[in-house]
Amino acid sequence: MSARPSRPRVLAIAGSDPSGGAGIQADLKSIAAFGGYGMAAITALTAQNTRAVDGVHAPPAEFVADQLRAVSDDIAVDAVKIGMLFSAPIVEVVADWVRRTRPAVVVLDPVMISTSGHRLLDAAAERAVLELASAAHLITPNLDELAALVGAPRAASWSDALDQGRRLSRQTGARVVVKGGHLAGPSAPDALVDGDDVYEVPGERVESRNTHGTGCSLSAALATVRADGATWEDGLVRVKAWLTAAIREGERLWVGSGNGPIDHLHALDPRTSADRENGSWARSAWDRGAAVRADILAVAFVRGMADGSLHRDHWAEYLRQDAHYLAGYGRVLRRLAELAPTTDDRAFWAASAEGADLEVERLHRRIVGEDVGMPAPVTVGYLDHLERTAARGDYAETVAAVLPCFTVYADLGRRFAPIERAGHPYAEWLDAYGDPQFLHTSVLAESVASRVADSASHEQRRAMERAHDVSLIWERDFFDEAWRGTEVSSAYTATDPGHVG
Ligand SMILES: Nc1ncnc2c1ncn2[C@@H]1O[C@H](COP(=O)(O)OP(=O)(O)O)[C@@H](O)[C@H]1O
Ligand SMILES: Cc1ncc(COP(=O)(O)OP(=O)(O)O)c(N)n1
Repeated sequence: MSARPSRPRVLAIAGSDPSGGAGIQADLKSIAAFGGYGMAAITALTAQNTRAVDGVHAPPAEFVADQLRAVSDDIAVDAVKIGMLFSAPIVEVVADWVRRTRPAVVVLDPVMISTSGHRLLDAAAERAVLELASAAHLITPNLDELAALVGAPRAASWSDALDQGRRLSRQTGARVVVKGGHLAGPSAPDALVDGDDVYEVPGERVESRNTHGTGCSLSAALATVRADGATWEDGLVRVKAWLTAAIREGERLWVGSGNGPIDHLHALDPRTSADRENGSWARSAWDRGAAVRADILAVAFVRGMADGSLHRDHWAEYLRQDAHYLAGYGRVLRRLAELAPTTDDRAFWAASAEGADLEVERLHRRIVGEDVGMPAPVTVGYLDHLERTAARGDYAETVAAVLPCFTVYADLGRRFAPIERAGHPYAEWLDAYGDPQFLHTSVLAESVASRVADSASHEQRRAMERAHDVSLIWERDFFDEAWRGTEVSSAYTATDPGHVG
């Protein structure tokens, strides 16, 4: 038997939603989606569906205490997610249990009012929830809950919401996820706030009514990934990507006529799992990333590069950011050369590092010059993920982290191959992506990753998956940043992008 359990044991303390979209039911599905073993102590029964909450029936607070005791007397709990608590006496027994058992991970979703307007927490219990918040490691209020907890009106802008998040974090000593789900506009960012520090994770708003239970699902998934070893930052990046895809896939469930649920298990398509059994590690990592890869192909920057409509300012900003990125990426590849256990692998990573340097010299510097400005937050975030992974010194995990940069670019190169080059403003770049030597190198990198995974422990394989999937998400955001993060100087004139200053 191994020295550690194969899955984090995660206890959800929350209310029941019989329609399966929110509450305990959403928590258990989210915990399972991230590979956890889910448990549930039920604080209240609701009668609700996708349209409304019709009623709430709560057990005596002592019976909630009995459920908690039954679990913790017998089972080691690696993480706790707390959701709907309904009344002050229930908040108190939960707070008392948390203080006595001190779970390593406590995530509090301070559920107060359902989207449909029904109270899920007595107004009198809000004060008790604020006290419980000080015993949590992470709090995940929506904008209304955040305002109630800091005693202010609902934030009118994202920056106001971040200020309230800082206040709540300082007040409780816990980290706070400020959620942009209730903001207006095309984006739905989230941010992890720790005292005065803010780590923002950008996100696009999915136009969908399938948002019932998003808050429950986010908090349960975060508790699970954290118990599984992710940092809060990486965990939020992973969970947010999953949640966005789950909202998008929710419509295909055809559940209810109101605000439908998300598809928690969208990544568990049985056909792809069967394929995974037979495939290599790199192949299954590629399959697992299907939703993020679809996002990459839809990013305006990538579409504009393919059809030539990309404004040169976006492209120049991309090159500047890529110059920063490749410098850091080269350092991580050199670190891999040091970590590699065989001469062949050492030579492979050293040559790849040289390739990254050459790419900067050959194409980037010639066009954008020496002054590449400041790295954008996405560039910093992506490199931070790679460098922190490399710093842990695990060869397998670091190989997995660098892989998406190879595979995503090679995939774009193959997709760009049929595009007519004559008169295309980005012809040289389409060729660079599709360089046969680079495509070959990408296949070699995949085979190194699969070989390393074959002899990795179960734990290492999980770490490889995490490292790979987080990098893939950063790949998408990197393209997106070049599009969103640039002010264009004039109307589109992509006739001669070879002379961008
Ligand atoms: N339409 C949407 N598109 C993308 N993400 C969303 C959308 N609505 C909510 N989210 C995300 O779902 C999570 C829950 O957010 P929110 O709706 O603000 O909380 P709650 O469900 O607690 O009211 C956050 O990560 C938020 O960014
Ligand atoms: C039993 C139960 N718990 C919590 C909620 C609220 O879910 P949440 O994800 O915060 O948001 P909405 O589903 O209200 O959008 C609930 N409805 N039921």
